[in-house]
Amino acid sequence: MNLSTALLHALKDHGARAVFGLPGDFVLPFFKQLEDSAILPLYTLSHEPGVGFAADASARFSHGLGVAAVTYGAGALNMVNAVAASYAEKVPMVVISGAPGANERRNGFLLHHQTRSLDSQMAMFREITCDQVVLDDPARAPEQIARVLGNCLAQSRPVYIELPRDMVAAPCAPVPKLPAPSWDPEALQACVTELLARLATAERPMLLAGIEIRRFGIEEKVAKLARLLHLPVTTSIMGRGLLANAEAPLLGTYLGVAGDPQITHAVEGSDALLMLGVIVSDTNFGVSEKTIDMRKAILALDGQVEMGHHIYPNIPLEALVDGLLERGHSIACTPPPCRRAEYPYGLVADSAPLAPMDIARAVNDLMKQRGSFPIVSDIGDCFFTALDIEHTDLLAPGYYATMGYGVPAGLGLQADSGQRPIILVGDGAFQMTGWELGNCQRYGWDPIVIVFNNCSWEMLRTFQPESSFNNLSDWHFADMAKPMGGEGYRVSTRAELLAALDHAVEMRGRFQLIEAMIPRGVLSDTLNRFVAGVRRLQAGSGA
Ligand SMILES: Cc1ncc(Cc2c([C@H](C)O)sc(CCOP(=O)(O)OP(=O)(O)O)c2C)c(N)n1
Ligand SMILES: [Mg+2]
Repeated sequence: MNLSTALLHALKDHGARAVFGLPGDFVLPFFKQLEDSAILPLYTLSHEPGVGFAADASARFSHGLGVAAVTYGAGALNMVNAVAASYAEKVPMVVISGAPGANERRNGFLLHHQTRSLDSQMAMFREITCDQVVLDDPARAPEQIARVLGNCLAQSRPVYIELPRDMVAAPCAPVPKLPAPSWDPEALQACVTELLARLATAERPMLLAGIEIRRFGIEEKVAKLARLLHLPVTTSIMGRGLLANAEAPLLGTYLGVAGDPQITHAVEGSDALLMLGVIVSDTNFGVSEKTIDMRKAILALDGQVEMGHHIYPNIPLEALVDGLLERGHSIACTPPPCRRAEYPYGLVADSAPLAPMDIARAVNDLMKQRGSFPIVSDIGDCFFTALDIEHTDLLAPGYYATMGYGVPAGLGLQADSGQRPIILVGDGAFQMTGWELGNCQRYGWDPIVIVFNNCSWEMLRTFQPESSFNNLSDWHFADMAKPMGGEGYRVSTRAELLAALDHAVEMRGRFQLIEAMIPRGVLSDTLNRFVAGVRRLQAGSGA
């Protein structure tokens, strides 16, 4: 066994199912080991941001490890934004960067791809990863790799592995798998006692589910806990799609002023809001009608539990949920009167021009007829439209909110899981990474892509309507599908959209690109409510 194969076996043992990458001379020897060993499948894409987004999506969807392998300098630094997004949204991604060998570091030349110093890249990745290592000593590599991969999973954050090219074939022992971090059972019991007491004395307890319950693979346990405690459940915006396949008393997604008023009032009026794995961010809470009283809330996030003025450190989320399941039967909370959110159905096949809500209706109708598809959304009005799609798996950078995510993430999902996604993406975001669709033909991927083409950076126009730089030209994306190995449809009416979707679903083996022409200024209902709510809150606060 050598250092590369020891690393690849360890990645597989820790839950990786594929490597996404783009090679360069500093990492070519490692790519050769990857290809020759076939321990993990390798998928290459055309630009490193796409490599990072694909690795991120594979980790999110299968709640395993995502792996991105790139060259030093130009490659790795090209991927910084994608890794930063994974860090912000708690995605366990492993970045493997090739690097100069020991002799090159000593020869006195400035090396190609080098920026300020040969250690600058490590310094930059230290800011967006939870652990880092340079594998320059095969004797220490097994315990270093075990530590870094263990931290990646335990903290559900990206890690950085720098692999000098003269080390890839060095003999190396296998990598051990470290035990999961331990915790103090007494502290856990004290935390569970106080938490259950708060729920038992509350009149309006509520459970808000966040993304950590997907990252740590405990959706079923959380659904069981909600049933056991008779707690109504909502998800945060980032947690949209959680519990989609679990049996839970799910009311819908909490969207503050932009969402269902019943859900908003139930969450904001709760006197014991149990937030499991919820990132307290502006996108999750920035549009709250009423500020949530965090002294009455219970927040379990990042391996600790806060309630009132108490903090219980080192309480892993799964340990907390297990503890509550063990003792939770004593609570019989009576859920507030709340109905499940409704979703739009029944698109009429007429010649009316298209609006984003028509796309939500069409996809909901499709899923009613043919079963659910995983939805991958970029950032733009397509993301707000995704919130009106029936509760299904949804991958989107709802908090970090980077554009360019949709298409490569959809490819990463299909590569990792084999499932065919529906990808929602605006024209602006498609201009960034939509071209990765050209890689589908090599791997047989066949996502259904719906481009919301309003020839505009429309979200920005809602905040600053007077700026003409938000006007984009019409790129005719559908015409480019065939030369790239796919099928393109340009649709402007509801009837055309339905016909294109019906045809696209039948076509397998090639990507299907539906270019939905949407008049400028026509927004989804949710984005309209979001913008109106933000304006109302700003007017109220005098911002
Ligand atoms: C990588 C990147 N660059 C810039 C932005 C800022 C930004 C938005 C957010 C506010 O940060 S929304 C938006 C316009 C999106 O245009 P398009 O994809 O066509 O979607 P739509 O027309 O539905 O808006 C931009 C440029 C971003 N989120 N991510
Ligand atoms: Mg647009």
